[in-house]
Amino acid sequence: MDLSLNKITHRYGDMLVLDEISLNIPDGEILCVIGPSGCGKSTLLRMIGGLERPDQGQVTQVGEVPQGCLNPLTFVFQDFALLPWRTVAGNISLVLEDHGLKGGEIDRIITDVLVRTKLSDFSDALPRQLSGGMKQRVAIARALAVNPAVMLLDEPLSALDAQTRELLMDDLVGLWARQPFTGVYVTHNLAEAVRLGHRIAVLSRRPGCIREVIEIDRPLTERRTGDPELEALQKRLWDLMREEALAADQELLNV
Ligand SMILES: Nc1ncnc2c1ncn2[C@@H]1O[C@H](COP(=O)(O)OP(=O)(O)OP(=O)(O)O)[C@@H](O)[C@H]1O
Repeated sequence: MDLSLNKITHRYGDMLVLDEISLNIPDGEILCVIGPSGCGKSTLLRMIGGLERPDQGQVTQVGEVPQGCLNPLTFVFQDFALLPWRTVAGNISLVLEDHGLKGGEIDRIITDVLVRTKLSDFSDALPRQLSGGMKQRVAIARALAVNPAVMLLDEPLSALDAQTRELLMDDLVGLWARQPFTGVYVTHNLAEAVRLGHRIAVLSRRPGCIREVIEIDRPLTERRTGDPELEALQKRLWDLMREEALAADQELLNV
């Protein structure tokens, strides 16, 4: 399913947050969204996911959802959002129960997503027994369980240490390579953007508008951390953002 954003504009009170954001996200592509603090990245994601309505503009879903899709759009958040009293399988099961699925079908889906996220041995573990990286893999497994058309990821790796982030990036690429999904991935981390984005939308300081959309030709599976080409691109992104990022941080300090 493709997503099309047409002139998304939004205010909170008097504050213009998003200003005429237009983007196309083709089926099977990951779009990374970067921009200075407070420029409206998470707000944009919530609009795409239908959690909020823009004052002006539309988000349009074009095309069919995948077979067996229970939820066209699903979120993965930074803080994992797992129920602490439910096991790994129980957390995943919850979203399936919500859709009225029954025992056998639920078990089949849980087994499949646990294999895909390398969590099969942790089915009965409670969240408190898991590392941060594993918790986020559970949250990703839960998102995959509904077989979404689009995954909306809001800084999914930012609570994790550098090594775990590397591993999770590999996992996300592996998941995408096995079964390409459409994704919108909000991040502050430029290394994640150049590793995971087919395209990268660079937003301006608030009110967020599109400064540039950069396409990366190299297939996701052929990207490695430390690759000179990707590092050069990362530098280009930082040069584009640097002044506005510093100004936005200064503004937050002055609040
Ligand atoms: N529900 C809300 N009501 C009022 N203001 C809001 C609301 N949600 C966000 N904002 C404000 O809108 C602006 C954009 O917020 P948003 O979280 O979308 O930015 P962001 O780019 O994701 O920020 P960050 O990079 O710091 O995570 C901020 O000034 C924020 O304080």
